[in-house]
Amino acid sequence: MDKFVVRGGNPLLGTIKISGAKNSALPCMAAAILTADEVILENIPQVRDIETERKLLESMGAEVELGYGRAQHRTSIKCAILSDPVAKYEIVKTMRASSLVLGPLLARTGIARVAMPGGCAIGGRPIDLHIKALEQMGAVVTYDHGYLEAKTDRLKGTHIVFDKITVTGTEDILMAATLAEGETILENCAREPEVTDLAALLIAMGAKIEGAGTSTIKVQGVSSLHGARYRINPDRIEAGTFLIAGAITGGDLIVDCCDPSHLGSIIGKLEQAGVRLDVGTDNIRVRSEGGGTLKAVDISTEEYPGFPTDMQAQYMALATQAEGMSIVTENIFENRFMHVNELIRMGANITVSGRTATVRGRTPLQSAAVMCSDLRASAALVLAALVADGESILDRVYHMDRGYERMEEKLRGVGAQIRRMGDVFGKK
Ligand SMILES: CC(=O)N[C@H]1[C@@H](OP(=O)(O)OP(=O)(O)OC[C@H]2O[C@@H](n3ccc(=O)[nH]c3=O)[C@H](O)[C@@H]2O)O[C@H](CO)[C@@H](O)[C@@H]1O
Ligand SMILES: C=C(OP(=O)(O)O)C(=O)O
Repeated sequence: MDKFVVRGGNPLLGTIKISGAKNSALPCMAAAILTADEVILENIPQVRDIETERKLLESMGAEVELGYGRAQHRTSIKCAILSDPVAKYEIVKTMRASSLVLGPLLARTGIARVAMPGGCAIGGRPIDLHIKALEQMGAVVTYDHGYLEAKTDRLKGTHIVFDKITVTGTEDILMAATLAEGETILENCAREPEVTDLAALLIAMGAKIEGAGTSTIKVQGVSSLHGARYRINPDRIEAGTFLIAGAITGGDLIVDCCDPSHLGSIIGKLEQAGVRLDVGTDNIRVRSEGGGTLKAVDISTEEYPGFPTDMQAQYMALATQAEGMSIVTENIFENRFMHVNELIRMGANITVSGRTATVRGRTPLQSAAVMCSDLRASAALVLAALVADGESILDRVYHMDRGYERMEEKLRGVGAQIRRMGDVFGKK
């Protein structure tokens, strides 16, 4: 199992480029199920979840080509024949976003068999709201040995109000509605930029959608969709993670090829914390003197445009280096504090009560052997290790590889001492 070896103490200096958003790329790849034509996606990040999604689509009969060389971030998907419309448990258990194939499979083939996702390290990951919406659209859903099977002659447009805001739920039903008969009105939708990204691809494929990015989306169903070429937006969570890397190390870093308009809540909190940010059109320069100059700021995770749960762990690493008490409240997932005990092992002063963590800073961090428990917890541990005294060893970095493209190479490029154990090119 790969490990990261990180020696703390270097300020990050230079320019770091942001990859395409994993959480846009995954639903966009699933959207290719909706047509027999070729869908070409550009700016696809090279991360493990994309490879998993490729396997998932191929297991159903799709032809998927991941580019290489100069075209390494381009993917072509052709779902001319979907011989086996099943999302198998072996794949779903490694990637919850696999449930995104449910809506498109059902809309295109009239049948979908998808393993129930179960929970994961950050909490329960139910898909009851996806199922309820599909039933409202006329699907018949049954359960069989850990799988749900949905069938329909053709989905029917209807009026759906999500009981709770769900990102992949909104995306799944949006895709289903594109091929439904008549109009579907979706209310209480997620407004995340990834939903807007998906809608833009669907529109390029011939879908009739209004209101993506707002809480009400209207879809006029069409009888078929066609192929398209589409460029995925930059990853706002990767960008936010590197902004914190610049801030925590007392660096001077340009986070390039990002979309600052998607980063409002993160920019706001970092500025309150005393970090200097120069916001350009597609880049942000982050400057800080590091620990000692950072101020404690409370954060509370919310749906977009609020502070993202996917940045909570990384922000907590920063809070350990801020003067004063920061209250971190996690409102989206019930168990997303797995990084806390590892940060405490590195010297952080953090107490957790229910959904709230209290971070008392500033504490010097010590290097340690630590364990990554999920994707963003891993990122938080890298950030902590970048300012710890000595060499930290991060185990189970396969969690990181799910969603960060060449994290260690990008950080090394701006002066961090980080290598993957066993990576001969990275050894110093
Ligand atoms: C691939 C992808 O895009 N993943 C993102 C997506 O996950 P994901 O789409 O799975 O998260 P949701 O927005 O669906 O979950 C939000 C909340 O709703 C609950 N819920 C969700 C669906 C449902 O049917 N029933 C239900 O109760 C969840 O348990 C959670 O408490 O949004 C999350 C919240 O921004 C992010 O952390 C993930 O990175
Ligand atoms: C939680 C995440 O992803 P997923 O929903 O795929 O688990 C994430 O990207 O932080």
